[in-house]
Amino acid sequence: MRVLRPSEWNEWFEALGLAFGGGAMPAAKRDLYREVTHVDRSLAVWDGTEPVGSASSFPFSITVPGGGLVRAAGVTMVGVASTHRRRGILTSMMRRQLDDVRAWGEPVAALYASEPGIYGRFGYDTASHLIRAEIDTDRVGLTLPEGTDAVRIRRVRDAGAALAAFEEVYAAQVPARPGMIARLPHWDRLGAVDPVEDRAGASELLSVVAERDGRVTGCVRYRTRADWTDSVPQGRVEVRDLFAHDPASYAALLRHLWGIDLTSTVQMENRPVDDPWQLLVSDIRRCRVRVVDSLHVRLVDVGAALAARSYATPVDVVLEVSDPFCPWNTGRWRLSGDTKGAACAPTRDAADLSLSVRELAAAYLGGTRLGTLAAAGRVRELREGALADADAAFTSGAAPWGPHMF
Ligand SMILES: CC(=O)SCCNC(=O)CCNC(=O)[C@H](O)C(C)(C)COP(=O)(O)OP(=O)(O)OC[C@H]1O[C@@H](n2cnc3c(N)ncnc32)[C@H](O)[C@@H]1OP(=O)(O)O
Repeated sequence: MRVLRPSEWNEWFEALGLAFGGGAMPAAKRDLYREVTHVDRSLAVWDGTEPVGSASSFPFSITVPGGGLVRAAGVTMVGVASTHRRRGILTSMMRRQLDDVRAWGEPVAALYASEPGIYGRFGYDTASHLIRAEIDTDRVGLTLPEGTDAVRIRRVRDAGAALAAFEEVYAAQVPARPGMIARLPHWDRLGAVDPVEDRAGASELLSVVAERDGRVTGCVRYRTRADWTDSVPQGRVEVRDLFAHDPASYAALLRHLWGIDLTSTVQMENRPVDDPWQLLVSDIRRCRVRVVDSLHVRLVDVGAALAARSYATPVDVVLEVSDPFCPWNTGRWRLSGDTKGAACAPTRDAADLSLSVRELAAAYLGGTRLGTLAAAGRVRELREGALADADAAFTSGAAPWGPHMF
């Protein structure tokens, strides 16, 4: 195992594609992946001249509760050749990667898992969830808030103008929810890349903005997919991204999606669990909402990670943390914080709560409550009242969400 060399990227990426069981990636997308790859943060495992293992990470910054950013390694491109599995190659890459991330001073690692069962053994846990929905728009109505009619809806045809409008809205949303990722160069284009091979018969990706008083106040990117089974028009609107600055702009975009002729379904693939449309619909059951794990987080440096976020209520607790895979985190940590910020340092004081680094990861962005983890037997209260205090402090106003896939 060693750090990848730029000249090896092609065969490394091809082996990764095979590990994922996929066919060739469209050239436009592949070129962008090459541009965003940090070769110096990429690991390659070789058997002779054959690449058999890969792992990489992006130097992201992720929003934490309170609206600040924490430096986080966005772990990605993990694969082991089918001929070389279950021999410890992934384990050796995770060992090296977490040691590197620690040396780079990034307190957190985060990833989207192909399968949620893989990464717990390395100290990751689910830190945010997403919802998917298949909304029967023939039957499900919307109640629109005041001001919706004042919002203008406009399709932006020019790709450059659409991207600029979208990115302006996106950037303003980054502090709004834990789990959001500040854009790195090229990632804007990766979100909008739209090769014909990926459409599977659907339309191109359409960009529509909401505007009020000449200012862009929201945007949505979606495709439409026609369906004329039995001559009945029952097409589908496939929503990729939807952001808005205010309720009226948000509702105006929803009304647009609901009202597209010859369609009867709006499909949402990745929305926050507290997405407000759920409170505007006439029949939530016909929206077929499903909850799925989303961002998995690992606290690489417990002290720095916990100090990087703020806390909803004042908290002063000693955490007894176990971390077999990254033993430098094992021990007692005093966490003191409130809405303005926090400090977290090793201590010899008696512990108030006992938990592993995985429970801290699950609670880190406010997506899972410490009280729920305690009810599952995963957090132990050692001082009466400490659990209630920490449970309240770790919550987040808005649910964490990861619309920026990587
Ligand atoms: C962030 C991302 O990129 S997610 C993408 C992950 N990649 C993929 O899903 C591509 C397809 N799969 C693969 O390439 C490989 O099977 C990998 C990367 C998941 C695992 O690689 P391996 O080298 O076989 O893993 P390794 O031998 O180190 O296994 C370590 C442990 O994880 C377990 N494990 C491995 N894969 C899985 C899995 N998919 N689900 C559950 N457990 C798993 C092993 O059984 C082993 O357990 P043990 O320690 O109790 O014996």
